[in-house]
Amino acid sequence: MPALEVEVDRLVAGYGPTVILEDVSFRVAAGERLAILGRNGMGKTTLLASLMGLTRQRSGRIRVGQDAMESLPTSRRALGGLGYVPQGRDVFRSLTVEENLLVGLKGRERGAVEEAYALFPRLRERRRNLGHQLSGGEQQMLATARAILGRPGVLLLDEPLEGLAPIVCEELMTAFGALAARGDMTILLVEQRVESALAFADTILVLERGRLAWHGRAAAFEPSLVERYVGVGSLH
Ligand SMILES: Nc1ncnc2c1ncn2[C@@H]1O[C@H](COP(=O)(O)OP(=O)(O)OP(=O)(O)O)[C@@H](O)[C@H]1O
Repeated sequence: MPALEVEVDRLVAGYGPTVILEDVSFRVAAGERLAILGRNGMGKTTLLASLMGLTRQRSGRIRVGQDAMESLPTSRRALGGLGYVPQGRDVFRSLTVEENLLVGLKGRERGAVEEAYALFPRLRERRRNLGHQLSGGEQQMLATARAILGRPGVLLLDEPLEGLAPIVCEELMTAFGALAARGDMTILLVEQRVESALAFADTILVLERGRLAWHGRAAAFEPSLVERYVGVGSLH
């Protein structure tokens, strides 16, 4: 699948009776790298979950490529090109690395797992290990690799660096950069590590209390904006 454009128009969504996202609108071009920033609890995870159909949507539209997604169930959104790596690295703990990857193939031939090993050579070394035997960084690699084997046109990454050592973060960001450089995926990255997010992204979107507070080129996201929207000291 080629990289797909994403358009969100006046999205209102939340959980049960609670509205979290209010009137959020933005567009991400096909192949663009967007980082979604904001302090804790501002709605970043809720936004990615809403794109996947995992929240209660009240109103608004979500278009991915040519397809209107807002009334489709999660499984259809995945088939329509959305790949999701949720916060907390959802790997199958009692399956091996290779078995986890096979689950991600969605009907592609078995040899396609080589794509995952090319991107994350560490996973090849660990192919016979069980999910629960992996480090946090390796679990993140596995969760990401499993998602990309389904060849999504849009990849949603929710705080992939959370809790990882700096050297592992660097390794992951390098792999995400290589993925983006292939040009066959639009990437939406939620990340608290602002420096990594800014180095990766073409554009930045900031959420504040469920509303879009800033959206523009990463190069224009000055330190004063980082302080204002993400917190003093986030760049260190
Ligand atoms: N399942 C849920 N049911 C009810 N409220 C929820 C649920 N998940 C999150 N919330 C609330 O929605 C708001 C936004 O949370 P969300 O996780 O989207 O923020 P976030 O910006 O991703 O923050 P973080 O960086 O802490 O993950 C918070 O007030 C949170 O308490």
